[in-house]
Amino acid sequence: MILLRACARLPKVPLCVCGRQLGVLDLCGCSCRRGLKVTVVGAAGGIGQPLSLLLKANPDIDVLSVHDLRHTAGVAADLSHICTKSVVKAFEGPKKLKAAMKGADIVVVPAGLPRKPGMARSDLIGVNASVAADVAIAASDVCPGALLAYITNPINTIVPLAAAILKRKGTFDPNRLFGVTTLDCVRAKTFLGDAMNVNPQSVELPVIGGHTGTTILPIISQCKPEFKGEEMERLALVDRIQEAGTEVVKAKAGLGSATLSMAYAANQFVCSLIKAILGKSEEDVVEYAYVESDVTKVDFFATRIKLGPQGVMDNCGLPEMDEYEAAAMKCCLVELKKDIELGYKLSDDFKNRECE
Ligand SMILES: NC(=O)C1=CN([C@@H]2O[C@H](COP(=O)(O)OP(=O)(O)OC[C@H]3O[C@@H](n4cnc5c(N)ncnc54)[C@H](O)[C@@H]3O)[C@@H](O)[C@H]2O)C=CC1
Ligand SMILES: O=C([O-])CC(=O)C(=O)O
Repeated sequence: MILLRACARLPKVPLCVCGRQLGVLDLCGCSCRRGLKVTVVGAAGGIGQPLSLLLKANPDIDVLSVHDLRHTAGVAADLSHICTKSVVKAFEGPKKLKAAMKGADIVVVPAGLPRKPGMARSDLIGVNASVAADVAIAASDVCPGALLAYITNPINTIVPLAAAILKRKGTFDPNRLFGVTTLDCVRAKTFLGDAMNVNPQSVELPVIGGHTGTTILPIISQCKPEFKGEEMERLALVDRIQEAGTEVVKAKAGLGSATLSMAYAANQFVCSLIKAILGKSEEDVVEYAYVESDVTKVDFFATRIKLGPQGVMDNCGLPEMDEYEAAAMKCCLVELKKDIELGYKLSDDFKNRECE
């Protein structure tokens, strides 16, 4: 992704990102990378606003493009007063989606309906499939090389749906499409850290599968430091991690689902994508994410992945599991298969839109 081309800021500020002054039609001749552009779709929402704030603080972003159906002018004006280098650009409404995403390196999508008490994530598919489809179509048209990260629920179904659309548009790259499951990892670290009375940041454990109830599989047998609690305590921890989203939905009592912890998690994931794109990190850049893979018999599964400039560089596959976890994995695969097939089926509803 090293491109020598007109600086992203050229029309307004004729300076290359390296600081060299450019003529009006000049090309950046300094062999520095062009500006890094991140687009947030759903940026005025409960997740979108704090996520955009965290991204505005990232010194590696040059252009932060914020899109939503409404209210992005205010969000962008507010963010733009923060003294970091990125330029914030606001886009509103479905007609401006492509402009918002044009040339993006990363598109992160916290757009769509959240749950209310009593709802399952799968109840959101009716509305959210359409939102996710529009983003996939726009990505194909204006930023086919972008890393595309969906937060929109139900992740298990939304990501296969987007993949099917990208495949029909001829722009699918399995290494560039992600369902963000980072919040499950963040929660697992927190709850295990509390249970073992250690700093959650020092806890590492795999959380694999998908992003609903029993498809969220925390692999506590591989936790570091080792979890030495009783079986009942372990089962309670698994249950809490699987139901953590519902815990927040209930506590918010009709005002939505997790937003702040999700923004934290999504920022962690996007920061890793940025590190991988820029190739700055000495260490491997690793995250867990729901991606297309052949590590199980279902097409999409969240595992540990190594990230590079082109997205997934290596899928680390399945962790070791004990008997209990291996049995839970079988149930998870049955659920996931249904969710994935639904995504493929629903993708057909958007065939007309793909040709517009
Ligand atoms: N993957 C995960 O771990 C998590 C996923 N979520 C999901 O994230 C999504 C967003 O949640 P919240 O931010 O709490 O909801 P929210 O309702 O506060 O914000 C969603 C935003 O998306 C915008 N939007 C809707 N349709 C759009 C479209 N076609 N184009 C652009 N923007 C559009 C809305 O105007 C709104 O500002 C939900 O589907 C929720 O279930 C939430 C938490 C965790
Ligand atoms: O539970 C929800 O609806 C939102 C979500 O995915 C989570 O918090 O894990």
